[in-house]
Amino acid sequence: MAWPYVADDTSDPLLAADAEVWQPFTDAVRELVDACVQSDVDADDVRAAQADVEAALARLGKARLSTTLGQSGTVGSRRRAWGNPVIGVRNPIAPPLHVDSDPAGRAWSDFHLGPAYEGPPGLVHGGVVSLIIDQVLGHAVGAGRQPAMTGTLTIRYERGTPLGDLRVEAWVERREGVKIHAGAHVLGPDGPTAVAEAVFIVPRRFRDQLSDGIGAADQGSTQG
Ligand SMILES: CCCCCCCC/C=C\CCCCCCCC(=O)SCCNC(=O)CCNC(=O)[C@H](O)C(C)(C)COP(=O)(O)OP(=O)(O)OC[C@H]1O[C@@H](n2cnc3c(N)ncnc32)[C@H](O)[C@@H]1OP(=O)(O)O
Repeated sequence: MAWPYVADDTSDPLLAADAEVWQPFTDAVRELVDACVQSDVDADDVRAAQADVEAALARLGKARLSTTLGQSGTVGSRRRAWGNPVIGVRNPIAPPLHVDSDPAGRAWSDFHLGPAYEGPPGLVHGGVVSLIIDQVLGHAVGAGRQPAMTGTLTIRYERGTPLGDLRVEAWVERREGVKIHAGAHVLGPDGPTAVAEAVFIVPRRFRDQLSDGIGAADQGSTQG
């Protein structure tokens, strides 16, 4: 089927050069977020840092994209995921995760969550756990190159997920027509902390284009 995004004709070297500029900047902003929740300096330093940040904002605000990275056809599909809140090269709220996947419909990532993601004391916010599970499930489903969206996501929080080093794994369990059933879990130092079941749906608008059935290797991926 035809994938609905405009092909990105930016050359690989140009794309890499752009990523080389934005990635270190984004990493610095992520450290700024961490400092925002963890720094213990006095009020004068906070006010001085605020002025520094406002100066940076004035500089960055000189030009602005006219659409989001995800929507932009001119920016192109290869930069589409740069704004993603879990994996985005240009999104400092992304931990970020590097997600691996295989065509059999498995996806996994080892990642780290610091204090900016805290919910209960010392533990990851449940919504953040859900965010990460949803994303990595998307990669597992997308590894089969299917245009599918999360229809239902059920999470059982077995125990608190400690801040720190974690792993997430997701897998496609079975396909029933337009429905793709998948599972996932987050692993902490003492085993699974959250276990998920999900149903992904090939949206109606893509079904007419599915001439060769669900799961064929030449279909588009939901992944950025
Ligand atoms: C293909 C598009 C790709 C988009 C572009 C992606 C770019 C990606 C970029 C970067 C990487 C992203 C990485 C992934 C991120 C994680 C994934 C997300 O977070 S996705 C966002 C959250 N999800 C939504 O916003 C869905 C909102 N809901 C809908 O759009 C619709 O309700 C939808 C598509 C889920 C279903 O709508 P219908 O009209 O296509 O479905 P009907 O024809 O009524 O039903 C078909 C079958 O599915 C079942 N069904 C329908 N809705 C269901 C649901 N919500 N849960 C379970 N089953 C459902 C029905 O019972 C029916 O089953 P029976 O054939 O009768 O057996």
